[in-house]
Amino acid sequence: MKLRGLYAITDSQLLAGKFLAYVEAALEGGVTLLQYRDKSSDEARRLREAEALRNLCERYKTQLIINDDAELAARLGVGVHLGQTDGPLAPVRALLGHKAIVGATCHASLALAEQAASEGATYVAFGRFFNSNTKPGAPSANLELLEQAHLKLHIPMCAIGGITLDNAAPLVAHGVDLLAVVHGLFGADSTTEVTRRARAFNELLLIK
Ligand SMILES: Cc1ncc(COP(=O)(O)OP(=O)(O)O)c(N)n1
Ligand SMILES: Cc1nc(C(=O)O)sc1CCOP(=O)(O)O
Ligand SMILES: [Mg+2]
Repeated sequence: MKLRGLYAITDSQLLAGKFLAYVEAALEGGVTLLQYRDKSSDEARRLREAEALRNLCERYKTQLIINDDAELAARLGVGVHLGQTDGPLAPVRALLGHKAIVGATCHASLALAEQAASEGATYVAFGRFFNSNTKPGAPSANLELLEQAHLKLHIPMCAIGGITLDNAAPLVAHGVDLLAVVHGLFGADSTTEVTRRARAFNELLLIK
């Protein structure tokens, strides 16, 4: 089955004190992929939180993806997301096996996306499409790129960077399968609002 839907990404600062409650609220509204993104070097906390997320994801039949850390992903038996400076993709594909989800950041480059696909990426991520609170300095991408990529690629396309319910529709209209969101989902002021937003993103993607 083709990967399509809301791709929720955690943020340790934004979710401080409400981490599992907000993640569960998102899962309740429907999440296709959940990425654990923690840029700290606190290995023990990372393992603890990732295990807690894996348990939650099992309950909601959501796929867990670990950002950056293929060894942690292998230890937990889940997927991984790699950026351009996170090491080569092919050995990670070999480590995790052919069924694992391995995503690749491709910024605004179709060439990087074609290379990632040839090395075994499950999906490619383009961005950032809008101003991002989480990663303001990320290189920017545009809708024209999506049009070209949609014609050339045979794996799901993910869009990231400043995505909200108000600006996501053109991305979907240009062939995006996965909407990757931090603030536009978890920047809500209640769990009820997180669930509502998750449901609304799924409606945009025509997913029930
Ligand atoms: C779905 C998705 N797309 C892009 C990124 C960014 O990855 P990267 O460039 O490695 O930057 P960091 O997230 O590691 O700071 C992502 N994490 N997820
Ligand atoms: C982690 C990340 N990577 C990006 C890229 O363009 O590669 S943008 C980004 C942050 C996404 O968070 P928000 O939805 O809050 O903008
Ligand atoms: Mg990375």
